[in-house]
Amino acid sequence: MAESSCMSGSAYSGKYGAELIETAARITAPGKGILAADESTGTIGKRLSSIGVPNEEDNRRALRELLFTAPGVEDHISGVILFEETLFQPSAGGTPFVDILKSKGILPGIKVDKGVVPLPDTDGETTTQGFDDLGKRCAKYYQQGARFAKWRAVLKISASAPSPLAIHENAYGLARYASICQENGLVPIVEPEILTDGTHSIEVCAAATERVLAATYKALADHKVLLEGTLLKPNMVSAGIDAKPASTAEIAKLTVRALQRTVPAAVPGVVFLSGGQSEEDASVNLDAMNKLNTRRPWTLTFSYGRALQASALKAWGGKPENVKASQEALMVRARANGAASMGKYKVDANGRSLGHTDSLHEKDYKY
Ligand SMILES: O=P(O)(O)OC[C@H]1O[C@](O)(COP(=O)(O)O)[C@@H](O)[C@@H]1O
Repeated sequence: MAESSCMSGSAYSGKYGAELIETAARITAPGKGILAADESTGTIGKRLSSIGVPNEEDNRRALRELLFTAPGVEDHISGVILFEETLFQPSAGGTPFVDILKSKGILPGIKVDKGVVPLPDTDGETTTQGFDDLGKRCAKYYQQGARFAKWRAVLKISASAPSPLAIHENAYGLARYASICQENGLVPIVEPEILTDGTHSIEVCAAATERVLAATYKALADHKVLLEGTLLKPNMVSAGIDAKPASTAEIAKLTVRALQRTVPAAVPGVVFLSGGQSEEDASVNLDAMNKLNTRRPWTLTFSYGRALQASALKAWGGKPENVKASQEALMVRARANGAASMGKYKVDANGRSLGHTDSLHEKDYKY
């Protein structure tokens, strides 16, 4: 593969450089973003139990199938993050999900972390596990059709957190993961999520986000990760869930400012997590960032789980006769986020457009 000019000077020595850059560009195509459907078996169990559906393989398959086959989903979704079960699973009709996605021009991605474990002697801080056999697993996932990966590091804000230890440990974990992915042809989504739990102000979240991102990019540089072949999946900067909420304008301004201060222009895209915001807030806040009159060298788009799926899940309720209504609910959010990723979401004078304003926050959201 021809070496791209973006790669000269980079220490990345793997064989996938040009492909990684192309994959990242496809994911961040204008007006598109990522559907995060990679809930681990425990997390999807919580989602299914909220609609009274047992956490069984056929039900997980039915939910994922309705999402991936929603008519027109490919107009706004460029990539779907899958849990390992789904990457190797066929639809009810026997077609592998990977083939269904590929036939729509959607790139399959894979969650490769194995959840978090506590860091002893911290205020409940964690590190992410999953390094054993990671290279072998990435090679197998690539073989199966995955072209990007996700690893979620979880940080929190308290009087002593995020601690220097948690910041360091999670930054170097993300960087090591990113390096292993790139050796195996997968674009790493680097996800250092700072939870919204707490009573802190938006300024405190901004400062913590800047510290975490600065450490993350130092670690990625130390690991010689090809930044042009990565994506960042951060939290938006906001006040703690138990504090006075910040305005959309503040969230947009402080989030973009945190990125400007820490994320190199070589990174092609920032794909935000929704982090328990309502579906509508996740769209409105993304839209506001893209409407700011400021320097923005990266694409700002979405990689939402709850904020794309919540109303679709409710509309489905586990009943085959509701599949169409559920797919329509998904498309409402997919269209909204596609528009927001270009700063073209139409909101009213109150900054609102559609319903879907229920908070999706879960306390201390880990696994
Ligand atoms: O806890 P799990 O099962 O790993 O899931 C974490 C979820 O968080 C995400 O990283 C972000 O999801 P949200 O947009 O709902 O915050 C998803 O990709 C993933 O499904």
